[in-house]
Amino acid sequence: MAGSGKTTFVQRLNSYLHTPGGKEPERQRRAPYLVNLDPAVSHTPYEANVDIRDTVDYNEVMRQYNLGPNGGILTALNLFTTKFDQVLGLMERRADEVDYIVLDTPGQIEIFTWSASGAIITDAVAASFPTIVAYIIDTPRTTAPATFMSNMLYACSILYKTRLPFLLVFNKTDVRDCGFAVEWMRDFEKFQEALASGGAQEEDSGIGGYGQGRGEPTYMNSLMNSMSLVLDEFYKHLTAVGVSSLTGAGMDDFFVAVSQARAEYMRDYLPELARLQTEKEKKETERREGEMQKVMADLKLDPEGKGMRWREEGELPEEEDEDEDEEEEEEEIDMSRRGDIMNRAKAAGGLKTGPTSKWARPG
Ligand SMILES: Nc1nc2c(ncn2[C@@H]2O[C@H](COP(=O)(O)OP(=O)(O)OP(=O)(O)O)[C@@H](O)[C@H]2O)c(=O)[nH]1
Repeated sequence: MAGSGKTTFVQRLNSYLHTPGGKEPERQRRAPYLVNLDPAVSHTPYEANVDIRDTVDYNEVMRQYNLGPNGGILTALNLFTTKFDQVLGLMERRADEVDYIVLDTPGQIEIFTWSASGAIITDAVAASFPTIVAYIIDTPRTTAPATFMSNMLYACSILYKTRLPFLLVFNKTDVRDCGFAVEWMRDFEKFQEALASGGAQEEDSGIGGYGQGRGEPTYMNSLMNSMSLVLDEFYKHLTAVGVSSLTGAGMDDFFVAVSQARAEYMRDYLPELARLQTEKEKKETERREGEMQKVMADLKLDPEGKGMRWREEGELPEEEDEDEDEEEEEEEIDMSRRGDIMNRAKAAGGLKTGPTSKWARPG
């Protein structure tokens, strides 16, 4: 979420991984590979290995396309995505030298999670490396039941969109401990008690109860109540860690959770990915075969491939009239039309054009 501390968290990850020690003594910490995907950020407190701002000028995009801030970020990300294969190539080349690749994303959920370019980037990375999504929550701003629930709703939507191992990171614990939020996550009765007692409406007085008395049944309270009953099943099992990007507290726990999530990726996500890949390839083969059949139906081709002719306009592919043989001879395809046929067949994806292919022989 915007302003929850993503960039500061990435900076903290960077400095943590540059510092030896911690709960993983057997493993030498190595500097991470950092990718900034937020074109609108004015300053990153870390030095990114790849920065979208080096490729796309966000202000220029807004000016040229006459867009507002969100449209500008989305368009800049779309433009950058067209080059993402090169970024992936860079990451793959450095994969042996780093343990972690960290991607800092734009905060607006509709710009990254629910955009086509966000999905392309996520899928591309997840297909190449063990990938984990860390959703950063601004803990002090989650003390009102309504903001807590909207964070849970966002988290669930990202989880089910990406289907990747997922970590909830309650940030800014130096300001407010995240114990209350974890309790609300795990025990919906505690959340409902908080709701009934008015929660921490002072934090969000405009949203919590439309200015009514504490705990009074309001439209918002009933909505939160119903949502907790429905969503609780989805979020209560999520892994949650509390950190402070400012002080570095909780980073050891975060990396323990990352190791577990990585194991989960290997165990659950990877086989699913392989299954989806096989399914996709099968569909692609079927599509190509279908296209190829259409091309073959458009052409009348004898089994030897000697005679090819265009079907007459309006002529049905199945129909064989008496003069077929004669017509075939008359309309045997000439060399100048061969290129056209080759292109159509190639577009269907099923044509071999090597010297042994019968298509390559003179008709
Ligand atoms: N007290 C405290 N403040 C923090 C912490 N992490 C971030 N902040 C502050 O929160 C504000 C927002 O932090 P950013 O890192 O810019 O947040 P962001 O999510 O990257 O913001 P967008 O890029 O606008 O979405 C800054 O003023 C940070 O100093 C933390 O752990 N504790």
